[in-house]
Amino acid sequence: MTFQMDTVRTTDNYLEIQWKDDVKPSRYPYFWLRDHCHALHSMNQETNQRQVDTFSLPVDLKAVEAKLSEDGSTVSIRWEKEEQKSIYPASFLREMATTGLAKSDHPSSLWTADEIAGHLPTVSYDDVMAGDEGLKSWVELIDYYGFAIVDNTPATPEATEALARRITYIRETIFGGFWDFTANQAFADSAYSTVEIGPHTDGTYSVDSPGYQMFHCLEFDGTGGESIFVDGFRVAEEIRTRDPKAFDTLTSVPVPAQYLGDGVHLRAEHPIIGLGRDGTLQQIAYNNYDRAPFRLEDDQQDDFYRGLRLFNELINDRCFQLRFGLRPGTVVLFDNWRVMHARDAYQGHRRLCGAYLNKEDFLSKLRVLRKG
Ligand SMILES: C[N+](C)(C)CCCC[C@H](N)C(=O)O
Ligand SMILES: O=C(O)CCC(=O)C(=O)O
Repeated sequence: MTFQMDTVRTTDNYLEIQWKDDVKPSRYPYFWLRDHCHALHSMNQETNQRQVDTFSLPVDLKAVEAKLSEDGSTVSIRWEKEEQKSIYPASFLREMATTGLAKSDHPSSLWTADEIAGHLPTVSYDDVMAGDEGLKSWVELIDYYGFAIVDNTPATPEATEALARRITYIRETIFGGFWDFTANQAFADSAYSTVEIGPHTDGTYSVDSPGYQMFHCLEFDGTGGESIFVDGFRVAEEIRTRDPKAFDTLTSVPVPAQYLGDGVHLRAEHPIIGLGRDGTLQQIAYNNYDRAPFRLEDDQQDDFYRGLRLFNELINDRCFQLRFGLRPGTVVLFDNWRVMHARDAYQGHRRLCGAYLNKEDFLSKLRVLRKG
């Protein structure tokens, strides 16, 4: 969408722009403007990096003239005490018309098992691999629902890894990069066994928990082992509504987690329900197995266990548990900052491969694909 500027004018302290579609004018302080100049002398056009020296600019600098280009696409500014003019694209000025950091632009559909079971967000392997249109469909579904399935994926680690790399590079962790595992006790973690694992997110012991996780079951010859996925944001909103006190506890207590074994001692703290700067849900970080010992004052300790019990009760309530068996050919990629995963105990042989992706890299790809 292009926004047309109607008039521009300089006042004592700011540039004022009247947009054709807006009733009130936008105002830009002069120092901020000069600091964000898009002209060659102030911004590196290849790297999009600032190259004006912010700290040598006169604090009280003033504009003496503002001019709109013929086609209305840019504004040029002439400054007091400076030869060079500054240039600003209309799109940039429109984007910066309001103060405050951009609201998280993540419309999403929170779900209970019944609400999602009948229509799991699904794309085909061939579409994702064929081009950006299929890839964009996949990442948009994950951003909206917190997970998406890729069906008809060749049941090989190679095809699975290629799928992950369609989005971005793979996140290395103590488990390696792309992993392919069975119940072989390869690491000091229950994933490498056949036991039941309750709903959790991975990497609570990591300062930057893996943003996304991919699973592809390559071989299964046994019983049990059904997978479970829970929309942690839906559970969080349930708690926010049902029990504000518990919500306050779960969003404010930094819970330490640790990975002790395999020659490492990883440790990090996260509130179980993490909020962004604008109070929106940002990250669920929950793994009761990896929660490290910590003490709170007695009354706070009681509140914490009370909140934890409510959280645990809801994530284990079948109404929030989407259950299905991972089978060869069906890949699931889910948001590990939102969707918890779990596994029933199983008997027999089960081979799973997959990978972690960083939150920032997935969102970067989403932005790039949206720009087209
Ligand atoms: C790497 N692979 C996904 C196979 C296993 C990772 C184990 C993750 C651990 N249970 C946690 O909650 O962080
Ligand atoms: O085996 C599974 O289905 C998942 C194991 C698990 O929870 C994990 O790898 O984090």
